[in-house]
Amino acid sequence: MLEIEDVHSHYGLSHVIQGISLSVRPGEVMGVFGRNGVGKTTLLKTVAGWLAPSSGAIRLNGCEIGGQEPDAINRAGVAFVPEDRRIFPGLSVQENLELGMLGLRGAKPRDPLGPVLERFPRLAERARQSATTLSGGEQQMLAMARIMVADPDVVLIDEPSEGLAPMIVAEIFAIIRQMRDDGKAVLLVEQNIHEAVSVCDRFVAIERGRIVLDGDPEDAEDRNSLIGQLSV
Ligand SMILES: Nc1ncnc2c1ncn2[C@@H]1O[C@H](COP(=O)(O)OP(=O)(O)OP(=O)(O)O)[C@@H](O)[C@H]1O
Repeated sequence: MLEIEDVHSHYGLSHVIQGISLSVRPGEVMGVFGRNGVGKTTLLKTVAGWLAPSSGAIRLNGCEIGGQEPDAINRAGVAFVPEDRRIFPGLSVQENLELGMLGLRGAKPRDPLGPVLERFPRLAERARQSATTLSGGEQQMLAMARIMVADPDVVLIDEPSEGLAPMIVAEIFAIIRQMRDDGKAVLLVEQNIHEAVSVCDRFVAIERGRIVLDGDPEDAEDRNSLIGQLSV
């Protein structure tokens, strides 16, 4: 369970996250929506430890993780798939997946990549191929598969559908559903709200660093408020 309580974050003097509180339970996808520049990525970076919160609490299963180094947060069980995917050029698909082992907690399993390669046959077929020769959709898949190697409790995903064709977007959202069904707590930032809302169990809309709507995707009124919020 991830709990974010009254978190504030700054870039220098710029007060970007202005008191956000939300929680994500295991087996739940929480969507974070909002127009460009409202602080969605900054919120994920703050949880992942790429940016220290100026105040507030971030707890994972009751333990405070706010302000820790990214590696420590990753090893505690919080994985981040950033918008630019961070695929390492010059490394093969398999070598990129092996980097996911850095997030392992406890003893290394005998075959850490086995379950992931089984779940992502398209990556298994291309294991020896240089990762930068993959299509955009396959690279997004690789970025998501890589964090699954360490079996995290919480997954933070930033704009996974960006720049991808509709068919591959459907596959990417299917992977997110699978993560949810595996019991992960998923915090998903997306611009593509019409697609993303269908994968979310709950959502929030952010405006200037604050939550302005906390909604249920099944509720037509909440969905309409979200669309209204984003078109203002
Ligand atoms: N490294 C940085 N240094 C200073 N300001 C930054 C930095 N990164 C982002 N910002 C600013 O912080 C604000 C929030 O940016 P953020 O990337 O979190 O927005 P976002 O909601 O994710 O938008 P987008 O959908 O465009 O990515 C913006 O005004 C942005 O210009």
